Amino acid sequence: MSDEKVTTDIITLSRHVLDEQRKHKEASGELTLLLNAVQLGVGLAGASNVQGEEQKKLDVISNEIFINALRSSGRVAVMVSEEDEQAIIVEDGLRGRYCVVFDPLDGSSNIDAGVNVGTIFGIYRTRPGSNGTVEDVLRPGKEMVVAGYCMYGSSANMVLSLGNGVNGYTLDNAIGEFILTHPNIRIPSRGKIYSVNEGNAMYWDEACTEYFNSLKFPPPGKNPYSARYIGSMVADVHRTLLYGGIFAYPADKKSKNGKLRLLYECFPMAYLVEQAGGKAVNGSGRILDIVPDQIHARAPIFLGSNDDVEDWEKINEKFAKK
Ligand SMILES: O=P(O)(O)OC[C@H]1O[C@](O)(COP(=O)(O)O)[C@@H](O)[C@@H]1O
Ligand SMILES: [Mg+2]
Ligand SMILES: [Mg+2]
Repeated sequence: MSDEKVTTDIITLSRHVLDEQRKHKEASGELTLLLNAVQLGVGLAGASNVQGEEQKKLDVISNEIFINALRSSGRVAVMVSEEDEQAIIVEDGLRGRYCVVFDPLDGSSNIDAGVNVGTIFGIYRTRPGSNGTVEDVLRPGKEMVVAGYCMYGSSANMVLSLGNGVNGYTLDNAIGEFILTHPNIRIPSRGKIYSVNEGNAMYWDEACTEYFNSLKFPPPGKNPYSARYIGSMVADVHRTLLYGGIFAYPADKKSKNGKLRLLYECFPMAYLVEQAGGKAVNGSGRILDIVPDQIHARAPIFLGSNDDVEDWEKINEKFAKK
């Protein structure tokens, strides 16, 4: 008879969010219900992704699944999706007081190769007195109340912050629930990995070129960083959160504002990285302080371990002064 203790006290995502809600006497429980809808949405999107029918349409399928899950929760007023040109204002009768911005399928260029893809989301409360308009999401990312992503691969991993640290959950297919597997994720203050599409190096400015060269050709006595680039932001950021280092999609001569979208890619990831003790900037300041001028606005982004991002900022400031 082995004396190994069997833990029966698994913490599901629903229970963990409820525990979090109990800490806030003023909480109405609406956010908990909304997060259940998000969980349903990513669970279904993940399932359709695994089936892999008609690969290319997966963005559309995930988008429809997520919109339906959010709308039917009765907790959402406004949705912004990468896949929809306009913001979606939920009709009366189903309208709630939260706004969800999301990228239903991130890493779409990797779908056919079966490489990890994911869903990225952020949640705002409507402004006081607002019945839900697009202005409720054209706000700094720091005003979000929830940020998260779900990564679909060999397992489905959800990483979530309610503004009080970052936790990771893994989908247990047997019970169809996300289980708390990575409590209180803290990003190392410095890493050994850089993640950027070097295929764009010829378009980079001097600061970018000098910074990434400083990682590849360090002074004597220092080891070069390793390069890792999956090409799915959700997967590259997930690794950066766990192992440390820096992920970047800089602006360059070809893409003046970089490639990644502020509302539903940069903001949620910056929120998570900061909550995990890291840093996220665009070259002139904190990503989460930016006020988007339109829902599909793009922004350059450098995020990850605090010391690594600060190293880049120092070099960038040096060239900015020239
Ligand atoms: O191929 P590139 O230019 O390096 O771009 C890769 C980036 O583009 C994206 O695929 C854009 O996201 P979508 O797949 O949601 O459009 C990111 O996930 C990724 O970081
Ligand atoms: Mg994306
Ligand atoms: Mg996408």
